[in-house]
Amino acid sequence: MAARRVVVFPSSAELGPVLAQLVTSRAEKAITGRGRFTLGLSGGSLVSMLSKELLALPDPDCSKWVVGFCDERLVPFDDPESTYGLYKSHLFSKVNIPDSGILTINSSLPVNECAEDYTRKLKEVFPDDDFPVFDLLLLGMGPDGHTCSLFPEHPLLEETEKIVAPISDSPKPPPQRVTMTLPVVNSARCVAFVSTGGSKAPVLKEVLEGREGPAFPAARVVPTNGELFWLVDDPAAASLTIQVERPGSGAKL
Ligand SMILES: O=C(O)[C@H](O)[C@@H](O)[C@H](O)[C@H](O)COP(=O)(O)O
Repeated sequence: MAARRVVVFPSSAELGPVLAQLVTSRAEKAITGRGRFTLGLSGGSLVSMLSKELLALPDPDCSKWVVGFCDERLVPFDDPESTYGLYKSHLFSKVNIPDSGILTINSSLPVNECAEDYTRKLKEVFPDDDFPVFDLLLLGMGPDGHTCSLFPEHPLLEETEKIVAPISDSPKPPPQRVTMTLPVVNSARCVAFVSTGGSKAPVLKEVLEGREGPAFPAARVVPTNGELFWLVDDPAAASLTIQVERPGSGAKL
């Protein structure tokens, strides 16, 4: 495991451009080395931040990107809760990611079949890997410590074989979702959490500094061979006592 880097910015306005720099630098490295860039996306506030920052780049070229979802809500794509639907309107419709490079769930399937179908799609894209090795996964964390659709004390946290798992009792609505499992998340070359706002301060401290009781799902994200970044703002970092990085503007990760 590479060292975990906790990088703190005054606000999301300063964090955003550095997130875009991280994405483009890992994309460039992946495309140079392997001819494509595999990226896993999450929902929540990341959708608008990432879309805004990527579209602010002078000439984003996403023609060699393959994009999947770290988790997805089982709702039709035109439902406002659909993570794919949000990315489509905010980002995919405005950049040149080929349609064949966007790995969507089939939202018309029942949840178990949907997870199997999405597993097949990932296996096609990563035929040589037991667990898909994404170049970069972008994750969020809920105030309960969940990440992807991996919720505290849920049996899915112990999954060791599946690539994608169905969940039909998500404590956060909508209840039916599919999610990457921890073995996939921890196989990535680089994982970056983006977490902002004061509501995250108590849980961020317990995730990064430890707690009594079972580790939160977000704390179980420890890539085996990959990099791990926590990109946070001052309000989210308010309770931390560990050493953090505070880069100036224009920082490169
Ligand atoms: O599927 C979901 O319900 C959301 O995508 C969720 O998992 C989100 O990623 C976190 O709650 C962090 O969200 P924020 O970054 O908006 O706080």
